[in-house]
Amino acid sequence: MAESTEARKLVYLVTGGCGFLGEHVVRMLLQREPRLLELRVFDLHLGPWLEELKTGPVQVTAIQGDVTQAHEVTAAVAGAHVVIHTAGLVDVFGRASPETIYEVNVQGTKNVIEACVQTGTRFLVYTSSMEVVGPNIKGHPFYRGNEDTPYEAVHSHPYPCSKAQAERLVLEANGREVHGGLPLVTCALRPTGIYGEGHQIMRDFYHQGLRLGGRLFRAIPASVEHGRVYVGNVAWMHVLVARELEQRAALMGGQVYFCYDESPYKSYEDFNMEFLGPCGLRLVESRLLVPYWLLVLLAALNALLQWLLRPLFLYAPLLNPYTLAVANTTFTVSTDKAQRHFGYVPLFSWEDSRTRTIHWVQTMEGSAR
Ligand SMILES: NC(=O)c1ccc[n+]([C@@H]2O[C@H](COP(=O)([O-])OP(=O)(O)OC[C@H]3O[C@@H](n4cnc5c(N)ncnc54)[C@H](O)[C@@H]3O)[C@@H](O)[C@H]2O)c1
Ligand SMILES: C[C@@H](CO)CCC[C@@H](C)[C@H]1CC[C@H]2[C@@H]3[C@H](O)C=C4C[C@@H](O)CC[C@]4(C)[C@H]3CC[C@]12C
Repeated sequence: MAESTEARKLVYLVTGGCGFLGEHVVRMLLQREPRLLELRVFDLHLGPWLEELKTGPVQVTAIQGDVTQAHEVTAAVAGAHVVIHTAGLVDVFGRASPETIYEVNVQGTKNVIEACVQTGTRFLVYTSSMEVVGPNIKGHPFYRGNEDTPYEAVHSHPYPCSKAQAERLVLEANGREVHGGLPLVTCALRPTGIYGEGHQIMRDFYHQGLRLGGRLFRAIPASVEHGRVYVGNVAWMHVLVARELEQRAALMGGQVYFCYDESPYKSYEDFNMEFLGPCGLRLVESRLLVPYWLLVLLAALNALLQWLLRPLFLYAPLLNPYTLAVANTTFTVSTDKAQRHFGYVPLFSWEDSRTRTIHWVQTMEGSAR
């Protein structure tokens, strides 16, 4: 006991620590990083669940703050050994303006980098996204590619553009001298579509299915593969990267890693049915009812309605030209770079990930069970 207290000396900061991924990172750090002395959780909106974490051996400091405010970020970063920057505005539905998305994702990341440089924090882990690579606006498939697979990464939507810009800033900052004279070590993790306990879009699909009498209608051909990764494994990768970055700075600094695990390669909808099926929903084959051209038309109509209704209220359905294109373009990864560079092996098997997610859906408010 005395030994483990003595070993506790590190201060970590998790930005966006109350988000879907951020909460899992926070909990994983508390469970799996024995050297942790203090964990700072920085978010625009603090979750009430943080209170229950404050009774353990690690000092959990909740900081309500905004990454777009440089002084708030600097104050939170000062004295931290490692920053895990997961905060971001995840919006592909047109809820926020492009300016706001840039402000949070790009300027917010700049603020985090500058805070590290000014205060002498040496290790920065950035939560990037598969979207910095693709699918691109040309709809080219990325079939089980890795970090070195050539791909034309061209985007027009503000979300992937902002994530790509922020990732570039983080990688370029690797090696910059921080206060005290030592070099900053950075790297970026690129999750594919994350799923698991707390996933808002899974929640939306589930409730939509309940409203439609327990049915969801297939819109995407089963042959289109969409990469998915369990949130617990993404969190575990963050913890491992943060832990190994100091020892393996020369190898890992400035690198990008796709997040992967044993989740099967399936279409977005078939994958969701792995969890929603056991919770009582079924996927109706509707190719004859809704041909693809009609979906394209509906998506365009949704975009038009969003624009027309904006002065009155926010109309932001799941289906729009961008989400349809992402869901309808194969994008899957197959790589072992994280294992080679920092010994990553998924913590949760596919069976565990599936069981945990099903259990979460079943206990959701308004669930069929
Ligand atoms: N969900 C996915 O499938 C997915 C996939 C790849 C990458 N990512 C990335 O992972 C990260 C986390 O995503 P998530 O799905 O958990 O989203 P989320 O919206 O659940 O979490 C983001 C968190 O950031 C916080 N935040 C937003 N703006 C902020 C600001 N100005 N200042 C401080 N905090 C702010 C939010 O309050 C929220 O708690 C993001 O950077 C996202 O781009 C997500
Ligand atoms: C056409 C609809 C019929 O059912 C299905 C629409 C599904 C879309 C809403 C989602 C399909 C793919 C998702 C994205 C993907 O998983 C990866 C992402 C990267 C991440 O950084 C942010 C979230 C997202 C863009 C994710 C958003 C929702 C989808 C577009």
